[in-house]
Amino acid sequence: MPALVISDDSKSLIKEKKMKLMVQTVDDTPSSEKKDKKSKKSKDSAERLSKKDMKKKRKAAEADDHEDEGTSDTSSSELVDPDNSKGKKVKLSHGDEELVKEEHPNAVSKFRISDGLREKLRTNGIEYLFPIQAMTFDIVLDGCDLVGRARTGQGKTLAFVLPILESLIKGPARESRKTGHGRPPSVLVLLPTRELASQVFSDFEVYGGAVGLTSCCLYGGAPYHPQETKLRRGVDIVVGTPGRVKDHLERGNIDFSSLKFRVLDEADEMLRMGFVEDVELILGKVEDASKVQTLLFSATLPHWVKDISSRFLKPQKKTVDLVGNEKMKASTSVRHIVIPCSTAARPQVIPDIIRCYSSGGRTIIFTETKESASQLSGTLPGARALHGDIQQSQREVTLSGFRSGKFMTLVATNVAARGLDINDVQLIIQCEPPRDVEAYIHRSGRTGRAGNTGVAVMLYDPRKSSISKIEKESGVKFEHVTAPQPSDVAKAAGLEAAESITQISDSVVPAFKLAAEELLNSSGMSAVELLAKALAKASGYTEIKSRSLLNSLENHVTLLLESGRPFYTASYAFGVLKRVLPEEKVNNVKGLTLVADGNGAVFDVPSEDVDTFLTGQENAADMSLEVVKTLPRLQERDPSRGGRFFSNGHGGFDRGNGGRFSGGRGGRGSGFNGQRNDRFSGGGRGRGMGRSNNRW
Ligand SMILES: Nc1ncnc2c1ncn2[C@@H]1O[C@H](COP(=O)(O)OP(=O)(O)OP(=O)(O)O)[C@@H](O)[C@H]1O
Repeated sequence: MPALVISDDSKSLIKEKKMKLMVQTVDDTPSSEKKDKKSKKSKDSAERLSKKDMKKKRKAAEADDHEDEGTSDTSSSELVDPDNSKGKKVKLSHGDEELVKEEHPNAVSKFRISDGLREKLRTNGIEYLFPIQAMTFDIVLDGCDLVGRARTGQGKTLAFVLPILESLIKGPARESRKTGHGRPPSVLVLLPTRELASQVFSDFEVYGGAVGLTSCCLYGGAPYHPQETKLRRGVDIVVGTPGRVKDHLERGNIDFSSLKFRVLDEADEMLRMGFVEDVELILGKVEDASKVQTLLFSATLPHWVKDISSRFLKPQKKTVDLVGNEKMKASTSVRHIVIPCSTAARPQVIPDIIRCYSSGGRTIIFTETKESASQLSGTLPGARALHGDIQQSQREVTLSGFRSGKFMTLVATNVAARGLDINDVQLIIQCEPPRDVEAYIHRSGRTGRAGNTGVAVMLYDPRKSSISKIEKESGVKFEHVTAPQPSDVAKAAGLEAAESITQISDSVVPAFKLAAEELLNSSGMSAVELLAKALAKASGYTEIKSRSLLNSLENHVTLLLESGRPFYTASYAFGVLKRVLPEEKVNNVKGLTLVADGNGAVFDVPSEDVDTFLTGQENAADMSLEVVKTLPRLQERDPSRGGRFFSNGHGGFDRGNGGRFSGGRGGRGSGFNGQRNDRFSGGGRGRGMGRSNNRW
């Protein structure tokens, strides 16, 4: 398979305008060295291929690239259409047309992938490479260091697994790699969390195992002995978290002197978590760094990571960046929604959000702290918690139960934010805006993977948190909706119950008919009304509460206060209310927030107080109060201005009647995903994780 050549001369970005795809060669080589290098160039295997080949490859990726146009769903479904099966019509000699299936431009058969590996890919339903894999395969196989970036769920794992394995079995690393009992590893892959290490390890087990290579997984919280035994017997690939890998190094259990590959997956997170020193120490254990290939992957590469990468990667490293300068950094196959909701209302609102937006699939809820993850999972039926304070063995049981569908809602801290690839996660709920945009991108990226669609809902308290920063930095255009109204949820439940009733066998009718007739005759209600009650009962409803638009509080109503002149502060609005209403009623007001144009304020009051407020306005000529049907644009807290408020710039809220009419299930019934269900989990390391670890 011809390699994709990216000339070192093309120091600047090679832009594919149409693809909006960025392939970048970062060449830090000093210019004096460059001249020498130029003469060597023809010998370099990476450079051996013609420009035509390169063009062809990039066209292939273009055909696949679902980043095109930023948000297009059609293109994302093209990405995963397993056989791109439209095919091509050809004219037969007798004039008829026949549909001839064209091979996918990135079909596995077009790459230098050995039979054993190809067969394994086929059995796992992988027939062609995704763009990040196609764009980087030859670069890695031909021996270059690489920085790879693609949005979440785009297949970055196989982008390094496949060329590394190929290099070890047939490529450049084959000759010099150590074999036999007690061999030192040829590959080291470092990841920030135990769960992720386990996941990547199982990819190496599956694909490496198919070509006779062995792997082991090293992470904290698990006993040392089995890990030591495996290392002593000899392995080809070591996957692990930096802390435990370092511990094994210090105990003299691993010898990294013969490494051929070092991979930093989710590199930015690993470095952010305070692993820089561990990572540096580990990477420094190779005998001759010039003989080792280093690969760095993530969906987010803040600038400071790029700086750090130049310490670990060779100056001639290549960069394949499928996000580049595009505005949208988060997944384009995910619906990004924000809902105003107070902390107190979360336990009531979240089940309704799940009902409306999860399409019956799995949901992951992210909280900021371990404590709130435990608390919330306790209040949600059938939910389990996953965070750093839970024992490793239990974390593994929990994640495996979630993967296999034993329970459908996982409440997690950021320990589950990165890299986890779990089949059929349809909905992500973030209980509040995360501290940084990277967390938003990775958390929301647990859905909408491999071209499937998904929904990411972020709850926020307009008085306390700002979503504008995340919106600006991620490039996401949030849909602003209010929490689903219990009446809407009940209607949806009623339709489901009605459908299930039609499926009940006629044979049960005689047994219940007498009771039904008696009820109809004695109740004084119509058959429809009685049936409605029966449907309510069948779907678990005995009453339907109202929910305020502002804070999503049950049995509260949102009111809009105006006084004909601007409100500069919330206390001014309180002052206006206190002039005409009893103080104890004003004290019950919840979440008072100024509206964006500054001409009013919205707040919630208990349903039983609404009349008092509406009649109270009659005591003052210059004020008006009304129940709002649609939440107006709000001023948002601006943390950078010491808590002052500013307009959040979106155009009001839609009624959150849920995702029954949108989102939908994934477009691709991934054969491979299905196989990953029973993977076990690993976890974040107990020490050295910096500030963030205390929280998650
Ligand atoms: N070529 C392919 N064909 C079909 N499915 C694939 C292909 N490559 C990867 N996948 C599947 O796509 C899913 C996402 O892959 P992966 O977990 O590697 O994404 P990622 O880019 O690393 O995401 P994240 O940034 O969230 O870590 C996995 O279920 C994987 O099996």
